[in-house]
Order: sequence, then structure tokens, then C-alpha cells
Amino acid sequence: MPPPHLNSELKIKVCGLTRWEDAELALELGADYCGVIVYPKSPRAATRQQAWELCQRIPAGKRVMVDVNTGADELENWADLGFDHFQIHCDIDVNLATLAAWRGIVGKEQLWLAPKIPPGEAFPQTMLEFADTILVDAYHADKYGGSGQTGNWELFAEWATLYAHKRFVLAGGLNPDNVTEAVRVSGAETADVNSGVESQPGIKDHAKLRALFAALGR
Ligand SMILES: O=C(O)c1ccccc1NCC(=O)[C@H](O)[C@H](O)COP(=O)(O)O
Repeated sequence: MPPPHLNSELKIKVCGLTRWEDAELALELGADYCGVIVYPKSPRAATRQQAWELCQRIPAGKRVMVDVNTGADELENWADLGFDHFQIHCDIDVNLATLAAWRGIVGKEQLWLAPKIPPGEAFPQTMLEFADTILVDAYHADKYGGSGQTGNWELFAEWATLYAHKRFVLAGGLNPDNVTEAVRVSGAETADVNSGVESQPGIKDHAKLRALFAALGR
């Protein structure tokens, strides 16, 4: 049973998968989405072959490509592998033509935008017309994701309430010890876990994965 204060509809994305055995366990435990990072500078980047194999085996509807400032041609190439959702990290001043190109290639419903929002910055509202899902990650000056740092859960709750017509995903430093508190405070309907359930970048720790889903009552 999930802890009583937790949304029973909570969805979990396990990100940074490179191996089928990790994805398989995550799915058995109840993961709703499997994230495959294709950004070459990430220590968790999957090769095209690994991404293809994972796309073959992860059930349709659950396959999320994760990248940074993807070029249009590259995005078309990744889409060919069969991903269902496309999480693209970008800066808040990304140009509107780029956002429109991403939306044109994968569709607004499949595009998950992850703007890198420095502390104190207003939410980049102009992005809302391009994607139905917004991922709010912890800010890190030198990284676009996978920092292991937690974000501002209260601010997440504010933004998710203010823009309730969009789906907001909470990311950043979630692990078996803090996930229930993070979800309670933020009110997140979807939460993303990555380095908090790893043994090393790109390799999931099965005990931590089990502990995370157990904490959520799954
Ligand atoms: O994880 C990465 O290495 C990464 C690199 C560049 C862009 C995005 C990346 N990860 C995207 C995710 O969805 C992560 O799960 C998210 O940033 C949270 O990571 P963590 O703080 O390790 O839980």
C-alpha cells in the first residue's frame, strides 16, 4: 500500500538506463517510464545500439528519449528507434524556432521540455505552448541533468498549480530516502529517479531500485 499521503496515481520514471536487466527490474517493480539518455556528454549515455535494444524490449508508451538541445536531424533519427516520448533539456532562452521544430517533429503530446531554470528566474511561460509535459530538474551551473542534487519542491508545487493544464515532472536527487517526502511537498504526479538508484553512472543498483519502489508502496 502506498503511504496514505501519496497520490495513488503517482507515475515514476526511471532514467539513465543502459541495460535491459535494469529496465526489466524497474518495469517489474512498477516503473511507468524508462528514460534512455542519448546525450553524448552524459556519463549515462546509451549507444545507438543500446538505445535500439532497449526500445525493442521496453513496452510501447514507456520509452523516453533524453537529450540536450537536440538538432532537428538528430531528433528525427532518434525518433526512428521507436521512442514514445522525447525529453529535451535546454536553456530558458532557447529560441522559439527551435522549440517549434522539436514540436513539429515529435508532436506537442510527446515532447517533454526540461528548461534549465537558474534560481530566482521566473518560469519560462513561453515554452508552455510547445509541450504538454514540463520536467523541472534541480539547477546545476555546469550540468543539464543527473546532478544528484535536489531542487525546490515548494516552487515546483507553485508552478504545477499555476500551470495546471500541463503535466509537471519532478526531477533531481530523488532516492529511496527522500522520494515520499519530495512527492508529498511538491505534489508531483510524476517523479523521475536516476543517480539515486545507481551503483555507478548508467548502472542501476537493484537493491536501491527495490527500496525506492518499496518506499512508494509498490
Ligand atoms: O543524467 C544525466 O546524465 C543527464 C545529462 C544531461 C541531461 C539530462 C540528464 N538526465 C536527465 C534526467 O531525467 C535525470 O533523471 C534527472 O536529471 C535527475 O537526475 P538525478 O539528479 O541524478 O536524479
